[in-house]
Amino acid sequence: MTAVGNFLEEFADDIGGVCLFSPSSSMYNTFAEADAPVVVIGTENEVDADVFVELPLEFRDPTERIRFGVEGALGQDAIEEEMTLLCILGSFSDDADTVMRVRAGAFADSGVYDLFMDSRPDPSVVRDVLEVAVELGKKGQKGKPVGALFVVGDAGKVMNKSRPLSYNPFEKSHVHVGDPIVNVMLKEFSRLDGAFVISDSGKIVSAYRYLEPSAEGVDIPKGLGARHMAAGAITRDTNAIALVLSESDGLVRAFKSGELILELDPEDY
Ligand SMILES: Nc1ncnc2c1ncn2[C@@H]1O[C@H](COP(=O)(O)OP(=O)(O)OP(=O)(O)O)[C@@H](O)[C@H]1O
Ligand SMILES: [Mn+2]
Repeated sequence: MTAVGNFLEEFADDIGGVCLFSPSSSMYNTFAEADAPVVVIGTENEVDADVFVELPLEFRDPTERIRFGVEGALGQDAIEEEMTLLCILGSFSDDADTVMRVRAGAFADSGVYDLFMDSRPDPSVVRDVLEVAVELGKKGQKGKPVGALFVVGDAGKVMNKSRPLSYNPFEKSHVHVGDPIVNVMLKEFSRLDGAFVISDSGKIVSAYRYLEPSAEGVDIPKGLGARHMAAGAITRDTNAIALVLSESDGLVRAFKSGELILELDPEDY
């Protein structure tokens, strides 16, 4: 099978670095002596690798895992943007079964890594809220496009900088994002105005909040309206992050420290 051998040789010809996703120790040892940088990426550093990027969660989608891991590795200066990387991972099981070639620079500065790892709320809470926003964006509400605003983390301060538009259906309840019933509730209540407020640990604190942060110094792209402005501003005024589903263009955006750091189309997610 020289054709296969030749193909693989060419495939790996210009590789500048290797990313091993949750490798076995024998896999890691095989690469440890390589003359290119080797980065181990996973939820835990089980092989005691020198260069390790932590994933906040085990992304099931291999492309998401790679995007996140490579961006984290760039952030640690373990690799460089010009490098072509060989990524080895298990897509169908824990065993390595997938090899991908990616250009590191393709993942620079998307903001996803920072959004999860260096934010106040728990990474799994951010993921769960992002999933709700993406699902709402895909399906809409009874087929119609719907908008929604989720403010996650630093809930006490967020409550102080907002007021109720209606009675709070989550008053005295102890429900968390990620509970299946809660996703249904969030989707249902997103038909009405205002923002959801969610705590660092994922407790739904309130629905229907009208945010009144100071908008001073907030610089969000022109053309976005009041919902996006309020989202950006609350993340400058508090340590919360905000996730917005736009009713008008269908995109999901994340804001942190008053800035837009992530923009994705639910249809591609
Ligand atoms: N300060 C605020 N706090 C909470 N919700 C707000 C605030 N401002 C606007 N909204 C919500 O956003 C909705 C849409 O407002 P607007 O069209 O101005 O925002 P937008 O940024 O253009 O969002 P979209 O892209 O979804 O239209 C309002 O009906 C309201 O529910
Ligand atoms: Mn609008």
